[in-house]
Amino acid sequence: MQRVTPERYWSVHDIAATRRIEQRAAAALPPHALMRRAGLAVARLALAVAPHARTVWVACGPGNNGGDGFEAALHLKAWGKEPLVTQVGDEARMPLDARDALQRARAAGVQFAGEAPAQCELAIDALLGIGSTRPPEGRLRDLMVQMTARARAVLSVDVPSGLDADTGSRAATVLATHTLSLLTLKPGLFTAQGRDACGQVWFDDLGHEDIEGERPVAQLVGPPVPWPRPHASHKGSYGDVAVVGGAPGMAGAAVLAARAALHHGAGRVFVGFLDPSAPAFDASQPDLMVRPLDTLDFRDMALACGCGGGDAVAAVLPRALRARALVLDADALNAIAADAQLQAQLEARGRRGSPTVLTPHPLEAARLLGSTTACVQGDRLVAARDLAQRFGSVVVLKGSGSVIAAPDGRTWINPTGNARLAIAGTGDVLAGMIAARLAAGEEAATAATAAVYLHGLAADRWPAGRPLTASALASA
Ligand SMILES: NC(=O)C1=CN([C@@H]2O[C@H](COP(=O)(O)OP(=O)(O)OC[C@H]3O[C@@H](n4cnc5c(N)ncnc54)[C@H](O)[C@@H]3O)[C@@H](O)[C@H]2O)[C@@H](O)CC1
Ligand SMILES: Nc1ncnc2c1ncn2[C@@H]1O[C@H](COP(=O)(O)OP(=O)(O)O)[C@@H](O)[C@H]1O
Ligand SMILES: [K+]
Repeated sequence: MQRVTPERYWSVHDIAATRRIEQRAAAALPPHALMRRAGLAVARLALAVAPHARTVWVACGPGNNGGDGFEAALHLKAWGKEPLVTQVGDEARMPLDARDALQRARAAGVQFAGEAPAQCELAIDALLGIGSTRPPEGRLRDLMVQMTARARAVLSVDVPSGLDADTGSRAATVLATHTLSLLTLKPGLFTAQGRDACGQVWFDDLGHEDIEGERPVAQLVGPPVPWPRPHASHKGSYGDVAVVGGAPGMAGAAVLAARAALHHGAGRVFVGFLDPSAPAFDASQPDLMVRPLDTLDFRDMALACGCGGGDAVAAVLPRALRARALVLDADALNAIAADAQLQAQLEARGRRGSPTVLTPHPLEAARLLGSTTACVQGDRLVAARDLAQRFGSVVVLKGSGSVIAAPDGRTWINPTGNARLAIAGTGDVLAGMIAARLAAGEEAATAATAAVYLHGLAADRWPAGRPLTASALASA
């Protein structure tokens, strides 16, 4: 069993692949052995999470997720705890593995109760796993609510009940403090509502390491390879970044992106403001070179375009789309969403293979897809992939568990970052960081995954007593 941390890359498999892996794993073992291993792993983690708990409430649902719960209960009983099992569902309709586990728990003298205890130190949530197909209602839903309210710690088996393991979307879900994912890690644990529902994620492969032949649906991003900066290098070795944005009233957005590019190691950073009355000089960051827009030649540059771009950015986009490398953010994306000709130009850029990264938040993604924010958030992996394929670009769909998709289908989910980033300007900082990496010649997907990871990590490591602002983040 391993604790899932952002210190390495992890493979993530969807429900369909997990089912196939489960079938192969079960077929290679004696009957019921896989579920017994699952229950033992759950019981071990329960003991580690709440070593001093006497009563452990185990809420078991109608399927095999419930079976894992019965197995866990019988181990806890054998180890001197007092597991109290609440069972939902008709025994006669249970899958065979789960029915076997229920009978074993009864035979071991585990106590069953119709109601949840008023209070408990630890609850094991074995109500629904990857078979959760519809919004929970009635007794099932009541137990989910009680679990979150009455237990000091909640350990969810495989998936917090109610969460869609593929998408991380949900109507209602248990809010766990720990989740033990079995056989595979599932994408929904790490994006959309998943991160709030899961708490700390753990992984156990149940002794089945043979998952070859099942392509992961995504990778959780791990630490980037450190950037070499040889002694025999000069500013030209790290490339030029230009930032175009800062329409009237939004100059700060362009400055944030430019400062972030500078602090992320770009050789030289230029700023072209869309507001003609913007200052010609950033006194607190004199390293930035502010230039009239029409004097900047983007063809040898990595351009971050759109930060605070307003409506004015549309006029620059035909020229911007010829940049050597390009990050399109915010209003640049909105302008493209509203203009079929710009869309065609972006698609052509993708066909030429010019490095391009789009960094939409969910509403910007919805505009580009002609859909709704709810639809994008309902399946973030699919939305990011659709955009990547359509525009031949790397796409960073921002928000909790940012999804990064490349046009060739490679997909990542970022495990770093937190809601302290939910403030104006942090997206501009990200765009500048990606542009700095593109300027140095990094491949677009590598640049995007590395920047997203480091941007989130900076927020995770931010001192508790220090306010996180976008400008502080830009120079972190
Ligand atoms: N078969 C095995 O050997 C193993 C199974 N495993 C466990 O099995 C789980 C998957 O088991 P299942 O496929 O049985 O699926 P679940 O146990 O997640 O639930 C499926 C059952 O719940 C019902 N259900 C779904 N949504 C509902 C709702 N909203 N309200 C009421 N009932 C609802 C379904 O009709 C079905 O009866 C995994 O998540 C994992 O915990 C693991 O133990 C690995 C081994
Ligand atoms: N709750 C959250 N958890 C993790 N990251 C978040 C969260 N909210 C926002 N972020 C990150 O903060 C940044 C915000 O970007 P964006 O919405 O474009 O803001 P702005 O345009 O004001 O800069 C993105 O990188 C996003 O992924
Ligand atoms: K569960």
